[in-house]
Amino acid sequence: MSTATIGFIGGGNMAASIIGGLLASGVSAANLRAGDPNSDSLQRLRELGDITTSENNGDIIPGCDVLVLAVKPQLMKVVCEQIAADVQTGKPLIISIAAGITAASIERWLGSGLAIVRCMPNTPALIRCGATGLFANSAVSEAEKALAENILSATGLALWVDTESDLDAVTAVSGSGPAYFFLMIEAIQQAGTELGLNADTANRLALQTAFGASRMALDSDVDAAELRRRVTSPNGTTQRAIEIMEEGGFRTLMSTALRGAADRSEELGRELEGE
Ligand SMILES: NC(=O)C1=CN([C@@H]2O[C@H](COP(=O)(O)OP(=O)(O)OC[C@H]3O[C@@H](n4cnc5c(N)ncnc54)[C@H](OP(=O)(O)O)[C@@H]3O)[C@@H](O)[C@H]2O)C=CC1
Ligand SMILES: O=C(O)[C@@H]1CCC=N1
Repeated sequence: MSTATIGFIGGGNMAASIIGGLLASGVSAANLRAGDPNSDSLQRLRELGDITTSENNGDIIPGCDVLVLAVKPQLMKVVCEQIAADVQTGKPLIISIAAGITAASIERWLGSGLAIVRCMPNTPALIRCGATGLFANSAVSEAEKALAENILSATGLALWVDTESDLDAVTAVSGSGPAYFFLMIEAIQQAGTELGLNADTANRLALQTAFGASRMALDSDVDAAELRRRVTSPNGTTQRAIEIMEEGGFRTLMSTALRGAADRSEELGRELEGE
């Protein structure tokens, strides 16, 4: 369990998910801080645990071993430039969770010589079921890599990727991924009610089925395709549904959608690097 002092710049949805996961993993609230001008966001974080918060980022940076940059990509430049002097004084390990923003851009805005880990977590971090891809710039030592991995793995799966551009694909698969599964759950719930189930029953069946399928796939020694085949009786109900999904272009749609997410990640980096 990490005993490093970890500060968050930006205390919104994703910071709350990571902080919640860290607290649930046993990290002490005394080691967690957050800066955010939005007092409602800070209040929400304090409801997770007795962490130190400030509406002024500069208050929380001195003494931090790790600084997690958790503001929207569009704000990264201005926020980095605001905190650059404090960061250069303390030289904490920087962990950015911002979609698309490259380590080179962060280094340009914060000043050179900093150890920067870029990562792409997801919101199930809150319940320690997150999935994170990580990439380290060349200034990151082995000890700092271990520290970053230790922090993110407290919130779920944490995997290093080979190249920085792989983070665009990670963003498409797992960063945005919870939203695809939530959409699928919404669609199954709606279809269930259209078939005559009451909304509560449709909800509970859809949620438990999503949970059961995911848990079974995680625990299984065969792949998802084989698990799907085991549900699909010849000429039965599943076969009819799956054929309709395949004929409707489900796989192509998913492939195009994830390509869109990855392209947007890369585009965000390019759009904002020159700002
Ligand atoms: N949400 C997700 O599922 C994921 C998000 N990310 C990344 O995480 C980052 C944050 O996203 P998310 O948590 O969804 O966004 P949120 O808008 O929920 O959180 C950002 C927070 O930063 C605050 N903020 C605004 N200006 C400053 C400032 N100058 N200093 C400090 N804080 C400031 C915002 O306040 P206010 O609301 O008043 O603007 C808000 O509370 C993004 O870069 C995103 O790409 C990565 C993985 C998954
Ligand atoms: O939608 C977004 O841009 C962020 C990054 C991944 C999930 N949410």
